[in-house]
Amino acid sequence: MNMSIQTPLLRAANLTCRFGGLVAVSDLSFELNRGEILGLIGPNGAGKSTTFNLISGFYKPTSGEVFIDGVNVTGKPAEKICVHGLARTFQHSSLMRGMTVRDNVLIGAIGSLRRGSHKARMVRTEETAEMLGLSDYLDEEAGTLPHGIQRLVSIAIAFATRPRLLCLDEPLTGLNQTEVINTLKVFERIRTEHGASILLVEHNMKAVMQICDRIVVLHHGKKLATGSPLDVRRDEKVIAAYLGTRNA
Ligand SMILES: Nc1ncnc2c1ncn2[C@@H]1O[C@H](COP(=O)(O)OP(=O)(O)OP(=O)(O)O)[C@@H](O)[C@H]1O
Repeated sequence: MNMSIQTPLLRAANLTCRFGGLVAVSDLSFELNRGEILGLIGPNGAGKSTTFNLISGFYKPTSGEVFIDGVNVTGKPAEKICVHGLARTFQHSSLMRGMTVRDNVLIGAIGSLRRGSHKARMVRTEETAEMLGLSDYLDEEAGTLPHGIQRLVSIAIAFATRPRLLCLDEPLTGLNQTEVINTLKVFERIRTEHGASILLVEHNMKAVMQICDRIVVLHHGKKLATGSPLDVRRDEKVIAAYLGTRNA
C-alpha cells in the first residue's frame, strides 16, 4: 500500500503561538487530507490568521509542529515551505498594483517554473488566468480593477505555483453574490482538475457550509469543534460561540 495516500497532506500537531502574554493559538491539532476542502472558522480574534501564518512559515510556533505530506516543516521560512507545495493568499489583496494582471500571475508561474522556459511560464500564466476567469483582464493594470477581480488575481498568483495545498485567507470578502458563486466554482475546479487541497478561512458561512468537506472551529485559539458542515452547524458549543441560533 502506498504510504503517501495514508499520510495527511497537512498535519498541525499541538500548535501553540504566544505573543507576550497573549496565547493566539493554543495546543491546536488538525489534519487536512488529500483533495479535501477544509474550513477554518471562528469569531474575530479566534486565531485563524495566526494558524495560517504558522502553517505557511510566516510565524514560528512557540511549540508544536507542522507536517506537510509527512515532512516536518516546523519553523522553516515561507520560501522553503513553498517548495513542499503550499501557496497562500492574504486577508488583503496582495498584488503589484502598478503591474498588469499578466505580470502579477507570471510572478507565481516563475516561482514554480524556475528552470522553465519563458514560453512555459506564459502558458502557465494564461491557463491560470483562464481558470480564474481573468483572461479578459490580462493586459489591465491590476490596481485599477474592481475589488472582486483583484481578489481573484491574488488567488491566481498563488494558484500559478500549482500548489498541492492552497491556503486562502478570507478570499470572498467584499465579493458580490455572483462573484461568490463563481469563485466557489473555481475552488471546485482547482480541486477536481488539479487535485489540489484547500484550507479556507472565511466568514461567509453559507459559502463555507456549501464548499467544505470538513470544518475546524476555533475559539480563543483553541479547537472548539471539528466535523462535517452539518455536525458543526448543529454543535451547541459552536452555535453559542459563533454561529448563533439562526444557523442552527
Ligand atoms: N503579530 C501579532 N502580534 C501580537 N498579537 C497578535 C499578532 N497577530 C495576531 N495577534 C493577536 O492574536 C489573536 C488572534 O488573532 P488572529 O488574527 O489570528 O485572529 P483571526 O481569527 O484571524 O481574526 P479575524 O477573523 O478578525 O481575522 C488576536 O488577539 C490578535 O490581536
